Amino acid sequence: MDIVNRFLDEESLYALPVVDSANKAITLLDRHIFLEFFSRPYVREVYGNKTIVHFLNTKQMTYQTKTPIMVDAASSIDDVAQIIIDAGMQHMVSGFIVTQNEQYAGIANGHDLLQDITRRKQDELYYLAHYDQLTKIPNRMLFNDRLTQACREAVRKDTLVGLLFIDVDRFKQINDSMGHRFGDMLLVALAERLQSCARDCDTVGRLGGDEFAILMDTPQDAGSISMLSKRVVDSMREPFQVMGKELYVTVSVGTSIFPSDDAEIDGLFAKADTAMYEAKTKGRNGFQEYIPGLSIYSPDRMSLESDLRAALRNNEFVLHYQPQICLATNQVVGVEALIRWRHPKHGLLSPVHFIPTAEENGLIVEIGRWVLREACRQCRQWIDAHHATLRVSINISALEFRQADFVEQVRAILNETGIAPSHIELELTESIVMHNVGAVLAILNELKRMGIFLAIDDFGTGFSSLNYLRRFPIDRLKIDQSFVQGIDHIPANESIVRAITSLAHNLSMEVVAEGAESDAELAILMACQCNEAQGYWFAKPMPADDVMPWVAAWEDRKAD
Ligand SMILES: Nc1nc2c(ncn2[C@@H]2O[C@H](COP(=O)(O)O[C@H]3[C@@H](O)[C@H](n4cnc5c(=O)[nH]c(N)nc54)O[C@@H]3COP(=O)(O)O)[C@@H](O)[C@H]2O)c(=O)[nH]1
Repeated sequence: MDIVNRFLDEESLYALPVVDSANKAITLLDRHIFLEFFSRPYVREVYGNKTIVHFLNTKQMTYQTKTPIMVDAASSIDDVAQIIIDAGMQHMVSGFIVTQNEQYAGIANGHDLLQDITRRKQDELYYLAHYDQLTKIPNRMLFNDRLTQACREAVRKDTLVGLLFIDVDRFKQINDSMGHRFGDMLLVALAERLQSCARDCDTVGRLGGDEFAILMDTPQDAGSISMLSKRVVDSMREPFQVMGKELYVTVSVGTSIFPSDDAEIDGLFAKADTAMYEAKTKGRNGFQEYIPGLSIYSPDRMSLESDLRAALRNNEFVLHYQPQICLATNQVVGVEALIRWRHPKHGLLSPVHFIPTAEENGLIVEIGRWVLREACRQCRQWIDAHHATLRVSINISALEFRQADFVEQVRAILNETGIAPSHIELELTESIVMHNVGAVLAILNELKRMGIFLAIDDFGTGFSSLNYLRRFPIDRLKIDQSFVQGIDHIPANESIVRAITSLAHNLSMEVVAEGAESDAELAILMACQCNEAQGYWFAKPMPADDVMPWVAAWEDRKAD
C-alpha cells in the first residue's frame, strides 16, 4: 500500500497535526504496523486492550494483517473517536492515519484527537441544542434563554423588552400543495427575511413549525415595537423565490412587552401568542399588540383535540354569516358561513384558534360535515320563513374534499335538509384543486352536475395552473383579502386584482373580493370590475338570527 510505505518512510509525518475534517472516508492502519513504528512503551498497554480489529468485528481481518482497515466510507472522524473511546485506547500516543481515498491526510495523536473531538463534540452539541437545524437561527431553547437574560438586564437598567410572536399565514396549505421540501426552503427564506428586519442586537428565533419570534432588546417604547412589527409585515410584500417559483406569503404578528404586559417569560409568550391570534382573527397579514382583555387561549395540542371532540358532542359550534354584495346592483347575493366555537370557559372563539389543529388531527372531517348540514338547514329556514334567494358559501377543507364519499355526503345532506343545490356554493382552495387534478376534475364535474356553485377561495395565495383552471367548472374566484387591503395605496395590489379579474372574466368566471374595509378600497374594486365584494365595510360576520334583519335594513338603505 502506498500509504503504508509512505507512512513508514516518512518519519517526519509523526509530527504533523491532527486533521480534523468530518465526513471523510477514514483508513485505520493495522495496529501491527503502527506499533512497530510508534512508541514502544505503549505496546504492552495496547496489546492488553481490545484491538480496533476486534472492536470493529471485521472477521476476515486479524490482528496481524498488514492491510489497512477500511472503515465504511460514510464514517466520520467522530466514528473513529467513538472507536478510540469505546476500545479504551485513550492512552495511546499515536496511531491513526487519516486518509481520504488513500490520500495522506495527517497523523493523529490519540490524546489530541480525543481532546479535539471532545471540544468539537461539545460545540456541536451546543449548536444542536440551541440552533434550529433548518434555518440555522436560535431555536426555542436559546431564544428563551436570551429572553430571560434580556429581561434580567431590563430589570437592572429599568428598560423594556419587546417580544414579537410571528406565525406564517396558511403555511399548512403551502406545505400540502407544494410539498415539505418547498415548505422547508420557504422557512429558510422567511428566517432570512425576518433577520433583515431586526437589528443586530435583537434575536430572531424559530420556535417550531411555522412559528418565529423576535426579541427586541431595549425598545424605546411600545411604538418602536409596533414599528418593527409593521416592518416585518411589510417585508412580506416582496414575493419569495423558492425552488424556481414565486410565492406571496403573509404573516400575523402578536407582541407583548416586558415588564408592563407580564413579568414572567411564559406569560409574555402567552400574551404575544394571544395577540397574534387576534391579528389572525382580524384577517391575517397584520400585527396586534397585546391589550388587557384579550382572552388568553393557548391550550396544548392534546387538550385542544379533546376539547374539540367535546365541543362536537356538546354542540358548542355555531355559524356566523357574512353578506356578499353584488357591486353592480348593490344587492345581497349571498352569505359566507363562518364557524365559531362557543367555548364554555373562553367565550366565542375564532376558527383561527382551532381549524388548523382540526385539519391536522382529522377532526375537520366531522366538523366540516356539521358545518355543511347546519348551513344547509339554516338556508332552508331562511327560504321558508323569508322567501330568501340567498346563496350560502361554505368553506371546505382539503381532508373533507378528499374523503372518498365526499360527493355522496354532500348529496345526502342536501336531500336531508331539502335545500336546492343552487343555493349552495362550496369554497375550495387552490391547494385542493391543483392536487391530483384528474380525480379533482371528476369530483368538481359531479358537484357541478348536481347544480352546486363552486368557488376558489383565497385566490392568489397558492399556485394555480391556468391550464387546469380553464378546465375546472369554477363559478367564482375569491380574491384573498391580503390583495384587497390597502389596494388604494399599494399599486402592486391593484395590479394583482386587475390581473385576476381579467383572467377570471376571460375564463367566464366571476370575481368576489374579500376583506373590503374602506370606501377607497371599494371604489378601486369597482373600477377593477370585481363582480361581488364582502368585508367589514358592508358587515362583519353575524349570528344567523341577525342576517334577515340586516338584509332588510340593507335593502331599505338602498331604497332611500
Ligand atoms: N374549513 C373551514 N374553515 C373555516 C370555516 N369557517 C371559517 N373558516 C376559516 O377560518 C379562517 C378565519 O375565518 P374568520 O375568522 O371567520 O374570518 C373570516 C372573516 O371574518 C374575515 N373577514 C371578512 N371580511 C373581513 C374584513 O373586511 N377585514 C378583515 N380583517 N377580515 C375580514 O375573513 C375570513 C374569511 O375568510 P375566507 O374563508 O378566506 O373567506 C378563514 O380562513 C376561514 O376560511 C369552516 O366552517 N370550515
